[in-house]
Amino acid sequence: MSTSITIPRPDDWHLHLRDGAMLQAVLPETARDFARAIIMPNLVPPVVKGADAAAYRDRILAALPEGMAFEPLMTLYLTEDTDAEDVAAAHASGLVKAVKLYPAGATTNSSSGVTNFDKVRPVLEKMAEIGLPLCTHGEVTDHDIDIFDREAVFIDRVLDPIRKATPGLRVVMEHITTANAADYVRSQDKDLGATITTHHLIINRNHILVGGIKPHYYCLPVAKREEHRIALRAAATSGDARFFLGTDSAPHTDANKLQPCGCAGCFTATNTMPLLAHVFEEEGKLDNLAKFASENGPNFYRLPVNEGTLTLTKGDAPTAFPQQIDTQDGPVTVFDPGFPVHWKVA
Ligand SMILES: NC(=O)N[C@@H](CC(=O)O)C(=O)O
Ligand SMILES: [Zn+2]
Ligand SMILES: [Zn+2]
Repeated sequence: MSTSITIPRPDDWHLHLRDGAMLQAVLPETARDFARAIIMPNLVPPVVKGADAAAYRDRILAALPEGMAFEPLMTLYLTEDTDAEDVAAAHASGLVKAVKLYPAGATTNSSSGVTNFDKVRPVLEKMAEIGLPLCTHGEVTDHDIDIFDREAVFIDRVLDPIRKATPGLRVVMEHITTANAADYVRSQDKDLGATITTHHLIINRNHILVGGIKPHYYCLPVAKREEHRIALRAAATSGDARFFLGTDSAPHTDANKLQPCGCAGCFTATNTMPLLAHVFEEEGKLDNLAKFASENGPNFYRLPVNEGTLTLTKGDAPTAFPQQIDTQDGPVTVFDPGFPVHWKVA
């Protein structure tokens, strides 16, 4: 018995493509299934100015294999020195679709992020005026806050005050991992959306820690308790327009993951769509997969839904996904859901 589902071609509203050899290796993994993606700016050095984003966009398009179509939607990395006029010009030209807020030190390559939020007020006010969304890595970095509480505390101490002080600012809470975040989104107006990753619909913190430490399940924000995973599944599969797919596919070489101090990030670009079909079917919500992966995101970003389609089919045999992809920097392990998945992209 086999089943199939056809949806408008999906987009990824939170993606790490890196640069150089890594970009070359991971870009086809996304471009194969996705029409567009919001490209994270946390390179070393970060993508801060409009000119940096234009140059990075050119490098991405140059790395795209012949015959593949893909549109990178560029973002700027917000620093305390970001110039509001440069942001406005990059938005007006159509180049930049969002600005990314990293609290300094919160995650991979975030050392140029924001410590004093008062310093970025002029930029946030300009963004509210021109309707340019702010994407947030929503975790505080205070040493006295437990890592499992850092998202919930960010909402109370940083996000809610910023939104109250900046009426009209459109915000995407990126890669939410808690019921607290999903509830906060639902309690607010349409100027607030949230992305949810594939892996946070599949793993909880036990997957990382029980039976030995599993570095390939370690990402930030770190996966939380099972009750939070259940809440994220409810939000993602609900069809609610404020929740949409951002895979946060974040490639690191195995050499960098399998360390005494290993990098944070799960690489899910290769198998995200089949995994999502599995999750949505399990929840009895396959009909809402198109909303989550293809419609809610463009609607929030005020872009058209893609005209092409993607078909997923379910077969009798489990799909064999590659365990790793090769890069010139070394292998990158593909996220393993830990159960057989029968869906594949047709
Ligand atoms: N999610 C992660 O664990 N890592 C991301 C950064 C981020 O999105 O926080 C990365 O760039 O590797
Ligand atoms: Zn992040
Ligand atoms: Zn990310």
